[in-house]
Amino acid sequence: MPFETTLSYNMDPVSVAVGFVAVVIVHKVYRRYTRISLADVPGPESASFIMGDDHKRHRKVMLPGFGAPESKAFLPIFQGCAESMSNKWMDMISNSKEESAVFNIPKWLSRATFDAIGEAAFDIRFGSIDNNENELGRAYGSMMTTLFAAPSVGQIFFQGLTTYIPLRILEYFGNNGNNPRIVRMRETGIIATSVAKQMVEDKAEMLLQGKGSRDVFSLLGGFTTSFQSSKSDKSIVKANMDADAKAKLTDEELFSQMRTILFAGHETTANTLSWALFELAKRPEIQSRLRAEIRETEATVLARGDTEFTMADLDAMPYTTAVVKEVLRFCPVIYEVHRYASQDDVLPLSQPITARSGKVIHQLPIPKGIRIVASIAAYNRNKDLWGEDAHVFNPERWLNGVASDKKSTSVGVYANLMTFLGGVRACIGWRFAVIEMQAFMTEIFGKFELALTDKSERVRREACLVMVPTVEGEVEHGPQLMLRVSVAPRTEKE
Ligand code: HEM
Repeated sequence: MPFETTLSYNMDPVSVAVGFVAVVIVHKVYRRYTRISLADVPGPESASFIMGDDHKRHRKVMLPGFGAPESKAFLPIFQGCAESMSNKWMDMISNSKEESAVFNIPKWLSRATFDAIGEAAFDIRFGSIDNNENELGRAYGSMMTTLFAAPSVGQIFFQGLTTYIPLRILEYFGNNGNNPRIVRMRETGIIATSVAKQMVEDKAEMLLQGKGSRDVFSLLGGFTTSFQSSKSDKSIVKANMDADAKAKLTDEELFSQMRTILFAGHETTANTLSWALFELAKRPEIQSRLRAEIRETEATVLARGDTEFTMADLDAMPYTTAVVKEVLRFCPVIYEVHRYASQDDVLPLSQPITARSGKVIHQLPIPKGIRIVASIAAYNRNKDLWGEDAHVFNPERWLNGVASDKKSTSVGVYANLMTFLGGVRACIGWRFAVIEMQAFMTEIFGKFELALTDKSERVRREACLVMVPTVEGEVEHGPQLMLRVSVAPRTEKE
C-alpha cells in the first residue's frame, strides 16, 4: 500500500484471543477518503464509524433489539420472505419448458433479505420480491460492485494519496465531487435518509398510538430524543421508560443507525447465502444429505399439526447447522477489517515467526498510529484451528469434532469464527443473520436442486468491502451468480 504505514495481519489465534480483540480492535479507521464518501451510505453517525463513548452509547441503545429471544421471534418473518422467493421460483420453473430455470442468485437474495430486514427491523413491507420497484432496494442492489469492484490503478493511487490531503478538502470533495462513484454513494445516502425519515414518521405515529410491535425499531425508537418529550405515554416500549436521558440517540443518530441496519442487515446475509448456494451447487451429495434432514424434520412438523419449523426444530438439525457454520467459515463476506493502534501495544504470537533479518519473533510490536488490516478470511482458514483441510468446504468438520466450538483460543461471537468478529465491535446482528440463514437454507434446499451453469464456472470473488460474486470479464454487470434451479423430486415416503 503506497504512502501508508500498514500492518497486514493474518489473525494469529493467540493474539486474537489475548490482545487484538481486546485492545486494538476497538479503534477503527477507514482510509479517510473511503470513510468520508462511504459514510454517505450508512450515515456519519452510524455504529460503523463512531468510536469510544459514543459507540458504547449506540451499542447500548441497539443491543435490546438484537438479543436471542428478539432474534428468534423473527423466524416467521424470515420464513415468509424465503417462501415468497421460492414461490416465485416455483412459478418461473413451472412456466419454463426445461423444468428448470437459471436465476441470478445474488439479485434474488438481495431482494428477499431486503424485505426481511424491512419487516423484522422496521415492521415495513418493502415488497421487493413481488415487484423489485423499491427505490432503496434497487439502489443498494449493485452498489458495492459499482463503487468498489475492480478499481483502476489511478483509483488505487488516489486512495493512497488521500492520507496527505487535508480532511476539509476531502470532505468538500465527498459532498460535491462529480466522480460517478462518489455521486452514486451520495445519491444512495440521500435515498436512504429519506426512507429512514419516512419510517420514523410512520413508526412514531404507531408507537404513540400504542401499536408498536416486536420489530427492532420499536425497541430502538424508544431511545430517541424525539420520544423523550412523550415519555409519559405508557405505550412507548419499556426500554424507553428505563433509559437514561444521556443514553438516548438524537434523530440524526437514529437515521444513521437505521441506514446502517438496512444496509449491513441485508447485503451481508444475501451475499453469504449466495456463496452458500454456490458451494452447494458444486456438491450435489451435500445437497442430498441436507435435503434428507430437512424433509425428515418437515415430516415431524407436519405430523404434529404444524406448518412451519420452529427454532427448536432448526436447532435440532445437526447437518443443516454444520452446513451453515461451514458456509460462515469458508465464505466470510466481510473478509478483512481495518483498524489503527491508538497506543503502543504488543501482541503475543502462537507460533514464532522469522523476520527477514533472521531474528525469531515471539511477539509483534504494534506502534501507536499503525494501521492494521486484519484478515478474517485467513483466521477462518487457519489449519491449526480447522484442520489440514481448512481450504476445503467440508461441513463434516463440525460433526466429527475437528472444528469443536470450544477451542482453547475461543474468540468470535459464533462458533469460534471471526466472520462476525469479536469484542466490543462484533456484529450486532449475528443471531439475526444465523437464524435468517437457517430459514432460507431450509426453504431452498427442502424444495430445490441447484446446479452450476457455464457462467457460474467463471465466477470471481469480487472484494468490494463485502465479498460479492461477479463473472470474469463482466464486472460491470454487477453481482452475478447464475445457477440452474429445478424442483427436487419427492419420494413416496416424503
Ligand atoms: C452473514 C451476515 C453478516 C456478517 C458476515 C456480518 C459481519 C459483520 C462484521 C465482520 C462486522 C464488523 C465490521 C467492522 O467492525 O469493521 C459487523 C458489524 C456490524 N453488523 Fe454485521 N454481519 C452480518 C449481518 C448483519 C445483520 C443481519 C445486521 C443487522 C440486522 C448487522 C448489523 C451490523 C452492525 C450494526 C454492525 C456495526 C457494529 C458496531 O460497530 O458496533 N450485521 N458485521
